[in-house]
Amino acid sequence: MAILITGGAGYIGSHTVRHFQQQGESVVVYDHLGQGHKDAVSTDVPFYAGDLHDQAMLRSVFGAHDITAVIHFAAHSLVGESVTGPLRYYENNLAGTMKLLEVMLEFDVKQIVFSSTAAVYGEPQRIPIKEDSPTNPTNPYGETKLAMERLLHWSEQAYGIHYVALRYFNAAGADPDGEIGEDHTPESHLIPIVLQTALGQRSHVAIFGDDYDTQDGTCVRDYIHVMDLAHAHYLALKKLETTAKSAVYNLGNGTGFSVKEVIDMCKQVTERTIQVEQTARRAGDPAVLIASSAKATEELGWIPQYPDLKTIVQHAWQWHVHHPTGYQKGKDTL
Ligand SMILES: NC(=O)c1ccc[n+]([C@@H]2O[C@H](COP(=O)([O-])OP(=O)(O)OC[C@H]3O[C@@H](n4cnc5c(N)ncnc54)[C@H](O)[C@@H]3O)[C@@H](O)[C@H]2O)c1
Ligand SMILES: O=c1ccn([C@@H]2O[C@H](COP(=O)(O)OP(=O)(O)O[C@H]3O[C@H](CO)[C@H](O)[C@H](O)[C@H]3O)[C@@H](O)[C@H]2O)c(=O)[nH]1
Repeated sequence: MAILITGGAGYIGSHTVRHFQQQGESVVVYDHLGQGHKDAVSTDVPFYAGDLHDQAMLRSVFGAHDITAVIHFAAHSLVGESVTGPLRYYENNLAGTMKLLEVMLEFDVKQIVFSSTAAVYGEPQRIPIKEDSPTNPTNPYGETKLAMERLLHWSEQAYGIHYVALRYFNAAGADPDGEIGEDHTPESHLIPIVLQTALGQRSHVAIFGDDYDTQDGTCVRDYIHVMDLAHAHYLALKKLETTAKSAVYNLGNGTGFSVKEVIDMCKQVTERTIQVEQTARRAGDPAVLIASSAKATEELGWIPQYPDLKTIVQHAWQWHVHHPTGYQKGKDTL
């Protein structure tokens, strides 16, 4: 018996694989490595370099490992890219999930925990954001994730598939052990970009807009440690196993930090100079996204272990300092 982890070679997926192993669970990783890294997955975990659309390969994996549940991370997740290429996003995120669900049904697997996002809310009407807030995505990426949630809702009615949708806010940090971390190509996330600048790999950090209605004019986000996200997946799966009850949960710390505050924290942690440049707003960025995760705390017993931004940045910095080229030795492009 094993749990299938799609996208398990990616950033959040690889941390979750590690966490599940530490909890004594058997896991199998399925990832086409379009973005992830095989070296992010321990060699004692069965690994398949397959695409969600390849149902023959999915079937062989389900058949070989007696899969009992799926944790589904595999998706494209860059907001800007989704605006210019919506078809690619619907094809991978929504159609890819349909292919996966079909194979799950063939093998009578009826439990799935999957990565949703704060992007399903769009521009929030109230802060902190609760799960019953209106969902009005402002980009195709968020739309595909909302469509995946709806697909699962209807799949529960029709086929009895039970699901937990975890709406992460901004994943950040790295495993405190320092062995795995964040390595996207190209990198678009704020904290790794700031730390790469501290390392001298970039000349400066571009601050996307300083005219938002926030305390210092820059966007405010709720940064959540990747290991706390990993543990939430574990708790969500345990809850599904015991209650067979579908649910949606926000995952954040409930505290917002502006882009400038994040950069200041990175300066404090790294003790390096970090040049910044003020640029125009990035399309589709809401001013403030802060989660209420009270529901996850009450129903899953989820309490973040690393809630403070300093620890999150310290763990990310430890990864970047010791792996300046990420997983790829000799990588020279960022
Ligand atoms: N990083 C964040 O802050 C954040 C926030 C909210 C939600 N999410 C969601 O969490 C999930 C993981 O995010 P991440 O930052 O770890 O991303 P990531 O890109 O590092 O990981 C995704 C993994 O899925 C794989 N993949 C993508 N499409 C695939 C396919 N068709 N078949 C097989 N493998 C495929 C990629 O190779 C990659 O390893 C994504 O679904 C993302 O939308 C991320
Ligand atoms: O070089 C940069 C990069 C980012 N930012 C700003 O920093 C903040 C955080 O940006 P990220 O790109 O790190 O994260 P996002 O908030 O855009 O997106 C993240 O959280 C979203 C949910 O809120 C989605 O799920 C998405 O997949 C995930 O990457 C934003 O205000 C962004 O404009 C900059 O100013 N400069």
